[in-house]
Amino acid sequence: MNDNLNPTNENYSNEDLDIEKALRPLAFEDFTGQDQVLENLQVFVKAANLREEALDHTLFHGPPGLGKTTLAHILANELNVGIKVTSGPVLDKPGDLAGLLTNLDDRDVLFIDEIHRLSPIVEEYLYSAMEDYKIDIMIESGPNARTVQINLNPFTLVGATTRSGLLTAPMRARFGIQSRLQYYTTELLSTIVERSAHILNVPISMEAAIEIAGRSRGTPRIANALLRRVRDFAQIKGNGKIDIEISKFALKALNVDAHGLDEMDNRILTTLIDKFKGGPVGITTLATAVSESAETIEEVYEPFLIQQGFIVRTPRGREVTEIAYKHLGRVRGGIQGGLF
Ligand SMILES: Nc1ncnc2c1ncn2[C@@H]1O[C@H](COP(=O)(O)OP(=O)(O)OP(=O)(O)O)[C@@H](O)[C@H]1O
Ligand SMILES: [Mg+2]
Repeated sequence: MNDNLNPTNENYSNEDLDIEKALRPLAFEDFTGQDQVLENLQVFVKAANLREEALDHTLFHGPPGLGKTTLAHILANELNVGIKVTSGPVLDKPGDLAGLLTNLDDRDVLFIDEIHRLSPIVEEYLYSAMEDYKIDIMIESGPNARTVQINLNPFTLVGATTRSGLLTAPMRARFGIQSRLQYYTTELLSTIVERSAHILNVPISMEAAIEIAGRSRGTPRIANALLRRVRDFAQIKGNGKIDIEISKFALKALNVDAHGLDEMDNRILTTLIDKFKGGPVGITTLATAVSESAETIEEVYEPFLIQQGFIVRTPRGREVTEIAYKHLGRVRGGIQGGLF
C-alpha cells in the first residue's frame, strides 16, 4: 500500500504535517472515542484544576496514530498550562533534560514522546524530578565543581510510547495515570473523517465517510491521510464533492487494502499461511520470518490483526483464522476445494 498512509512512516510531506496539525483536536470535546480513557482524564484534570495542583504524571501507550500526542496537547490545554515537547532519542544528556525541567512553569506539561528510548542515565535523572520535583545540577568546574540540589516547579510529565513493553519497571511505576489507547471502530472513525472533512471544507457523504473509515486500520491518522488523498481525486477527477463513487475509485487507485491492512500486516498473514501452514507458530519464529522485532509485532501489528479476527493467540503461538484466508483469497491446505 501507499507508504504515506502507513502510520509508522515518518516521511510525511510538509503539507501533510501542516494539515495533520490543523486536524488535531485541541480540547476533550473535540476528541472522538477512547471513552473510558477520556472520562477518567476529565475527572483527574478537573480535580487537579480545583486543587490548583499539577496533574499526576501520565503515560499513554498504544499503537501509532491513535492520539497519544494529541491527548498530551489536550491535557495542557485543559489544565490551562504550557507544554514543552521533546522525545526520548533527542534527550541524550542529563544537561538537556535539566534545561527543560528548570524552564517549566508551575503545573506545566513536559511531553516526552518515545519515552521508552530514553538513555538510562537520563531516565535515572528523571526519577527524582518526577518524584520530588528536585534535581541535582553541577555548578562550576575543576576543583570547585560541586552539585547542588534545586527545586523545580511542580509539573506533569506526559510520556507516550508505542512500545510499553520496553519501558523499565521503575519508570512505569512513576506514572500515576496510565492509559492504553485502543483501535477505533469504523463508526468512530467515520465521525472523525466527517469532522476533518468539515475542517478541510470539503463536502462528504455519510457513505463515503464510512467507506474511508472502514479502510483505515482503526487509526485516525490513516483515516485523515486517506481523506486527503480522496479529496485530491474528488477535486481533480470529480466534482469536488466526496461521494461513495469517487471514494471507491480513489481507494482503488491508491491500492488501499479492503480492511486497511498495511504491508507488514499482510506480510505477517501470508508468512503464517505460506511458511507455517497457518500456524500455530511462536512469536519469535514469526518475527524472524518477517524480519521485524517480536516486540513490534506484539505491540504494533498483532493487536489490530487480533481485533479484526485475522489471527488468534493460542498457548502454542499465533494462528491465522478463516477470515485471513478469505481476505487473502487463499484456501486452507492450499488446494481449491481440497476437501472433495
Ligand atoms: N480521537 C481523535 N479524534 C480526532 N482526531 C484524532 C483522534 N486521535 C487522533 N486523531 C488525529 O490523528 C492524528 C494522529 O494522532 P497522534 O499524532 O496524536 O497519534 P500518536 O498516537 O501520537 O501517534 P505516534 O505513536 O505515531 O506518535 C492527529 O493529527 C489527529 O488529527
Ligand atoms: Mg505521537
